[in-house]
Amino acid sequence: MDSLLQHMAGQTTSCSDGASSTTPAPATGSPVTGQMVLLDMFFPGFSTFSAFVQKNLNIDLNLYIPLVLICGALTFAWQYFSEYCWDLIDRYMMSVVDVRTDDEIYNMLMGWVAAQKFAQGARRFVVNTNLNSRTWWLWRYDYDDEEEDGTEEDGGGAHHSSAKGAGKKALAYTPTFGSHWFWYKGRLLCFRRQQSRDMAGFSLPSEREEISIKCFGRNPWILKELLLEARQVYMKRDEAKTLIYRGATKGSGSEPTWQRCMARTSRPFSTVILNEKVKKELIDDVTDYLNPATRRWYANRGIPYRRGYLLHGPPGTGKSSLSLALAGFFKMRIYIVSLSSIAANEENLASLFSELPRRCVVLLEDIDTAGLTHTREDGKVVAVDGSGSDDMVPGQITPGDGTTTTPTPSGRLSLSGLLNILDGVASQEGRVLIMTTNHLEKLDKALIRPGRVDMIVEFGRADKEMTAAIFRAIFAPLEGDEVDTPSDADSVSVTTTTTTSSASPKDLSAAAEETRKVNEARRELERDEATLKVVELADQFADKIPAHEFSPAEIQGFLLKHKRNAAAAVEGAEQWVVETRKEKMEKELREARERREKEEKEKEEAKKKKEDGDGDQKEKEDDDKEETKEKKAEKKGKKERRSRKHHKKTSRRSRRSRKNDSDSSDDSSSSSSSSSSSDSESESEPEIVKEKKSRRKHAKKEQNETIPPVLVKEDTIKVQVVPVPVVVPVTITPAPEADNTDDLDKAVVEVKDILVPQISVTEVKEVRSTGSEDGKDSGYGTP
Ligand SMILES: Nc1ncnc2c1ncn2[C@@H]1O[C@H](COP(=O)(O)OP(=O)(O)OP(=O)(O)O)[C@@H](O)[C@H]1O
Repeated sequence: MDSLLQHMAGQTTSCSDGASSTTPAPATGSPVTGQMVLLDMFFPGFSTFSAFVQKNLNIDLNLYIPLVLICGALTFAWQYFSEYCWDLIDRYMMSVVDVRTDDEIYNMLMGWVAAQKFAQGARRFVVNTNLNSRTWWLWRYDYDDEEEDGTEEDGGGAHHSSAKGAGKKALAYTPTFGSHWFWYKGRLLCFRRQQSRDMAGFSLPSEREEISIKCFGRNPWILKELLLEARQVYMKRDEAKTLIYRGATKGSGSEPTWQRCMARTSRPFSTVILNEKVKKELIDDVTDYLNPATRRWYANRGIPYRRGYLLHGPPGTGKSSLSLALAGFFKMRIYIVSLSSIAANEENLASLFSELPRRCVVLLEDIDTAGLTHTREDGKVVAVDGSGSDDMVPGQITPGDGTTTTPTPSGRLSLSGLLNILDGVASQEGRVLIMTTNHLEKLDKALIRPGRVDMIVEFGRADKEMTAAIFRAIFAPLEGDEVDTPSDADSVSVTTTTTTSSASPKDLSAAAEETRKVNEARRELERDEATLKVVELADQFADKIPAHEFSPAEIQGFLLKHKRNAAAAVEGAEQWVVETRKEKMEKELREARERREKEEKEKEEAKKKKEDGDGDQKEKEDDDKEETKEKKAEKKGKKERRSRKHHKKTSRRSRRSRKNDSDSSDDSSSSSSSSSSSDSESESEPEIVKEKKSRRKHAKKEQNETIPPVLVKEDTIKVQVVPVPVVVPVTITPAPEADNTDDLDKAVVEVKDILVPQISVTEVKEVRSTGSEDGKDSGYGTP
């Protein structure tokens, strides 16, 4: 090494002597050491700096080089040693909890952390308007929070609200990547946030993070306590809300999971308008079912602890609303799956059901969806291709034979599959199952048998009472409503006069209290008056709306347009009825037309396919055969005719020779013979025609058998008006350029007074009366 340095020093010296020196010689003329060259290599300019220091401060830095090196080595060793020691402590003397970012606990913990002082005081931090996990199935946008943030106390909650006022999103601050120490219940804990390198290529940067909390000691109880507290705080936020989860798949081909989609303020049960007796029965039934004693009762008797309800009725009659209100009433989460969604196949549904918590409401929407509507009767096994069953309905893909448990080939849900999921081992006991349908009649009896469905609740279109109740629910003044009444102005003047006239603070407060009471009483009186008025208007409104024709949702929709003016709603009711009927009619016609067009298209496509297929070739062969047959028959006919003619001629000749016959009789005989010849023709040809006809008939019959024309009650029938030739009176006048008035080759033809029948009926709808429940007609007739 020394020789190398010496050599390098020598080289440099020689270079410095020469003209092309790369390293300038120190200005002081001190000897350039080997160390100096080496140092210059690692720290360019060191020699210049050292020469400068020596010249101005008279310190030879070369003397300190070993010391600097020793310090550097020590620092490096300490770093290594401390890291090693810290690693040992971390591994053997600390407890750690890792929090997964794709689990709801992430949302809970981050909410808690954001509310802590160490997070709010952090010098380097992350700011969010939504603390929830970036993983999409955990992501939720808190609309409710947006409203509440404006009223939240500043800095107190999880969200540090920097701007007050409704609609402003609060900002939440959380510590940035790194370790952050904080005290919790007298213990020192470390919150660690770091970027994950595992999923670098697959996920968004915002999704790539790892969270952990550490504490000293081998007992992690303090961490568990912290997590429980975080969960409690998180749940408390949702206490007055109904948590809605929806079944969803995380991505293509991955496992389905329950995604929290909303936390709605619980809907009071009273706001769902339904027969009070039915409502009470339902609440009593669920209350009894959720009683712990009932659970034991079921367990002791070996009966599966489950309860099912079926809500059926037309769309917009309150089935979903009742389910949500029920969940809110019993403070249960609601898990919703729509069976009409594409993802609702057997495998996914089974997986979702196995993930259900013990106490919850499961809402299966649209239970009448395709694939579940066939009747599963004993001995009736339906082929998978759908052939040979009268029970198949259009759109049904998965017939199921009542024994299958494997996913159907099409990936859709089969009835047997659903039954297995509802009753199977994976099905959680203790849940309240609610199924909704628009078509009770389409459901299989097996699906709604007792044990699976213990109570059936029917929802109907609004009758008079219901209409009035909806009206009252919308317009009746409620506690907390902002009502602009003249009493507000009055109350201010009362207070003002009282305050100016009173002398002592005691009197002042007493007067203020009195005023408040007076105002309160007045407001209550006004509210009562307003309520009475609303009741009156509700009756008037209900009189104008035909019973059992409109769903509560439709009526509610109309009333919401006039939500600040009840009288206007009553006034516009009749007009609305007419318009809605018209709209409905048009919609129905449009839908029927679309359906028909679709069916025709499908038929045409099927026909084309048939023609293109193998059958086409066969048909061709048949046709060829037929043609040759026809030709043969024709030839045969001609031969026969010829022989007959020949026979006729000879007989005529013989008759003439006998002079027995006149020309007329000859004619008649000829005519008779011609008729007989035509007869023979009609005898020979009909054979083929007959065969053709019968074949065509057969084909038609076959076609009809494969697609039976099934008419359902609400179907539309197409009536075709066949154009008929009409004899029309015309005036024919010669054209002006014509030379001859009789020359009608160039003529003007004028059609006069022709009445063309204008028939434009394309649909005939089955006539149904819209009678009221008591059998009387509502008076509005058929739309
Ligand atoms: N019986 C009812 N009482 C109170 N509100 C009702 C009632 N029926 C319908 N509504 C109102 O109409 C709207 C739609 O109701 P909802 O979704 O519950 O109907 P649905 O029967 O579940 O419809 P669908 O069969 O299409 O799912 C809601 O906003 C709800 O407030």
